Amino acid sequence: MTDQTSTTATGSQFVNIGERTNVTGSARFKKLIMADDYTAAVEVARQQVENGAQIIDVNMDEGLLDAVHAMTTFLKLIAAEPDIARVPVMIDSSKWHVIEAGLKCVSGKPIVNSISMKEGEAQFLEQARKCMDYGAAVVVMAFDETGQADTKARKIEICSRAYQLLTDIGFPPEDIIFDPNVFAVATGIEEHDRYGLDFIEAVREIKANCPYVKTSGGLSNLSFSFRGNETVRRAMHSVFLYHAIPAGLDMAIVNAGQLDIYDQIDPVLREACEDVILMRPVKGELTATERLIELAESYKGTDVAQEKAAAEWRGWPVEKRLEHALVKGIDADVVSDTEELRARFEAEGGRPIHVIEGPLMDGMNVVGDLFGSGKMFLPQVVKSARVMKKAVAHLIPYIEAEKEEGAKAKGKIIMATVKGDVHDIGKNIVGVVLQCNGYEVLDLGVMVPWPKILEIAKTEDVDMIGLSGLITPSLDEMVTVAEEMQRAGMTMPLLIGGATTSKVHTALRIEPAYTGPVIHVLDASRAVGVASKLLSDTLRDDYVADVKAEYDDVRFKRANKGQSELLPLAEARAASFKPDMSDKPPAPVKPGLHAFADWSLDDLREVIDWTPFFRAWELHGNYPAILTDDVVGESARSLFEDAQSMLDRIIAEKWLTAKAVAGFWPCRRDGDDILLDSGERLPFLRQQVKKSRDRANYCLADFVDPSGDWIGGFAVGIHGIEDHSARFQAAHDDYSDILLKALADRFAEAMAERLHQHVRTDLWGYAPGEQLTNEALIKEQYRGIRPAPGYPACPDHSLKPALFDLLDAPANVGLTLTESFAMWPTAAVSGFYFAHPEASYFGVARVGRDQLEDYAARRGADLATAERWLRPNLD
Ligand SMILES: C[S@@+](CC[C@H](N)C(=O)[O-])C[C@H]1O[C@@H](n2cnc3c(N)ncnc32)[C@H](O)[C@@H]1O
Repeated sequence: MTDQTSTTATGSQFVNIGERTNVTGSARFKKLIMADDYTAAVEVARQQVENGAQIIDVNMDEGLLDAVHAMTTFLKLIAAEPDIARVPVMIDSSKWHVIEAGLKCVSGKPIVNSISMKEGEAQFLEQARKCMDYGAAVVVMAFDETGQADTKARKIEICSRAYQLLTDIGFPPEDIIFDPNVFAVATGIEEHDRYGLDFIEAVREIKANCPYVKTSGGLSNLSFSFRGNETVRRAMHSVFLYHAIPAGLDMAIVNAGQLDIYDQIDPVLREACEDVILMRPVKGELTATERLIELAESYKGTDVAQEKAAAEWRGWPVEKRLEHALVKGIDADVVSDTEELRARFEAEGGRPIHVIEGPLMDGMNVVGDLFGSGKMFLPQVVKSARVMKKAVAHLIPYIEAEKEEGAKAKGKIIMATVKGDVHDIGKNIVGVVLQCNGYEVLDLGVMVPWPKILEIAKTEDVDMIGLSGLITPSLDEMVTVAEEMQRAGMTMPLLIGGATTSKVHTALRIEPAYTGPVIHVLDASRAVGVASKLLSDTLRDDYVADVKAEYDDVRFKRANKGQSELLPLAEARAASFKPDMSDKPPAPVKPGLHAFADWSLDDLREVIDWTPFFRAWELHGNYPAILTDDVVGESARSLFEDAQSMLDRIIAEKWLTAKAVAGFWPCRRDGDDILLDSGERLPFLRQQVKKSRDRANYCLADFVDPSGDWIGGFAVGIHGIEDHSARFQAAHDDYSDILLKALADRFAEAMAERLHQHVRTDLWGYAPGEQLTNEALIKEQYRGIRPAPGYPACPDHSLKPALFDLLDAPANVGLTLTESFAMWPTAAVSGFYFAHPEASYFGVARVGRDQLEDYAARRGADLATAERWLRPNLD
C-alpha cells in the first residue's frame, strides 16, 4: 500500500467507474437527457473516459423519462464512438426491464448494476441466468429479503450466500462484483459511525471467502453529510479509497476528476477524515464526527460554483437581502444579515424589536400578499417561515436583554390535535401560516386532553382555539371540547380543521354544543382570513352572524332532506353479495406470520404515490402532470426537488426504518362475521341503504366462503422520525419537519403497497406471475383488496386491537394504539387482506338501529360504546 502515498488515492490495479452519465447523480446529465440532447450527453461520456474513467455507469432511472428508450438510445450512440466504446459499460437501473433492454444494445462485455436477493432467491437466480446468457458481469448488492446489509456481519453473510448460489448455477466467479453498500458516516447518529470501517473490513473478508470475485462501492454516499462542501467530500473519498483498496476494493463509482492525491490533502483534514472513517479513538472533548464537522466549516464556500451562484443578490442592501431571503425561503445567511441590521439599528439608536417590526415584517407581508393572491403556494410559505423564525430566534436574546415587549402579535391562538389523535401535519401547516401572518401560536402538540386546552386558553388569555384531528373518533372529541368550553362559560372562537372534519359535521354536531363562534376552516390557506375577521373590531360580528346563518341553513337542509331508505337488517342480509366461490383463493403458500424488520427504503422509494404528497401541501393535481402545471408547477417542482434531496439523505443516512408484518389465517364466514379457525371473531358491517333493483348490499364477510376460506391482515410502520423532527424543530425549521413527516407517510403507504404485492406474488402467492407497471400498482389494479379499519368498508376503528393482536403488531412492527385507536407512530397503515377476485371496496354508509344493536351484541359491547364507535354511520 505504500506505493500509493505519492499517487492519487486510486492505486494502479484499481478501476474507477465514471458516475456522470447517471441521471440520478448528475443534474446536468439529467437535464441533457430530459431535453433529448443526446449529442451533448455523449460528450459527457467522452469527458469521463478522458478523465480516466475505466468503466462508465449509465443510469436513466428518472420518473419522467421513458427509461428504456433513453437507455437504449444512449447506449447505441456511445457504441458508435470508438474512444468511448473502448471502455466497458455498466448498465445501471433498479428496474430489471431497463437492464434487459440495455443488455441488448451493448456489444462488448457489459456489466449489470445490479441484482440482489431482495425479492428472494428465485428472482435473483433468474436474473443471474439472464446475465450469464449475455456474458455480462454483474454487480450484486448486499441486500436480501430482510433488507440492505449495514453491518460487517450482514454484508459478509449475504455476499457469501449469494456467492454460493451463483457458483452453484455455474456463474463465473470472476464475473461477480459484490457491492457491500457504502453508507454515510459522520451523520451525528452513533450507529452510523461504523459504516466506513465495516465496509472496508467486509471487503477484506469477502475477498478472502469468495475466490475470484471483485468488489465495488458507490463512493458519494459516504460523504453525504457534507453535501455542498466539495473539499471535505473529496478528502473523505480519497482517504476512504486509500484504505479500502489495500483491503481488496477493486473498483468504485466515483467522479475520477474529483479525487485528491492522498498525501496532498491538508494533513489536519486528512487525519480528521481518517479518524471518522476508521473509527479511531480521538483525544479531547469532541468526537471524531464533531471534530470533522467543526473543521468542515473552515472549508465551506471554497467551491467556485457556489461562490458564483451566491454572488449576485448577496451584493444588495441588507433590507433587500432579507426580503429576498424571505420570499425565496433561503436561510443560509439570514442570521448574519439579521445581525448586520440589528447592529446598525443599535448604532443608530434603534431597538432590536424594530428589525422584526420593520424589515422582517415587510418581507413577510410580501410573502403574505403573494400567497393571498395565489402567486405563491404553501410549501414556499412554510420555507419563508423558516427564514423568519431563524431571524427572530437570533433577535430574541437581544430583545429579552432589553426587557422590551415582543412584537405585538395580531392575536394569540392555541393549536391542538385532540385527545386520542396523533396526526399533526395539517395542524403544523396552519400554525406556520398563522405565525407568518403575525399571529402568536401556542402549539400544544398532539393527543391533547380537553382540560389542558381549556386551562392554557385561560392562563394564556388566548383569543381563539384551533382544534385538529384526522381520524373519525376525533370528531366526537371535538364535540367534547366544545361542550366543556360551554360549561366553563367561555366565549372565544373555536376553529375546527383536519381531514375528517367538515362544514356539515361542524354545523350538525359541534356548533350546537357551544354558543361562542364555531368555524370550520377548510384548509390552511383560509386560516388567516378567518382569524383576521374574528379579531377585527369591524368585521367580526357580521362574519360570525354570517357563519351562524350558514350553519343554520346546513342544519335546516339536513333536517328536510329526504334520507335514503334503510332496509331492515334481515333484508339487507338477504341481498348480500354472492361471489362465485369456485374462484376463492388457494391456501397461502406461506401461511402464518411474516415480519420484516427493516424493509429497504430504496425499494419503497420506487413505488411512492406522489399525488397525495402534493395534496398534503395543498397543491392540487395529479403527479407527474402537476410538475408542469401552469399555475402550481413551479411550486410543485421545487417541493419535489426538496423531497428528493431529503429522500436521498433519509436513505443514505438511514434515518427511517420501515417495519411490516403480514399474516394469513384459515377462517369461514359466519353471517356478517368472519370466524377464524383459532376462535377469533371479526364482525363486519353491512350496507343497509336500499339499492335500486338487484344491486347487492355489501359486507366484507361476503368475500369469504362459509365452508372454509382464508383471510389475511397486515400492519406497517415507519420508525425514526423523532430525532430528526426534534433537530428540525430546534433549528426552527418547520419546513423540513413537515417534509419529513409527509415523506414518512409516503413510505408507510409505499410499504403497504409493496407488502401487498409481496403477499400476492409470494407469501399468499395467489398471483405469482403478476406483472404490473408502477402506475397500475398505485391504482391498485390487481386481484384482492386490503380494506383498512376506519375506511368506508369497515368504518369501525375499534377493530384495530383485534387485528393488532392477530399480527402481534406491537412486537413485530412496534405499533401501538391510542384510546381512539390512532396508530403510533403516525406513519402507519394496517388492514385486512381479501383475495377473492370479486372482492372490491365499497362504503358501508348509514346503518340502522337494528344493525347497531346486532353489531354491539356481536362485538360483546354495550350499546353506548358501539354507538360511539359507529357514530359517523348513524343518523
Ligand atoms: C388511502 S389510499 C392509500 C394509497 C395511496 N396510493 C397513497 O399512497 O396514499 C388506499 C387505501 O385505503 C384503503 N381504502 C380505500 N378505500 C377503502 C374502502 N372503501 N374501505 C376500506 N378501505 C379502503 C385501502 O387500504 C386502500 O389500499
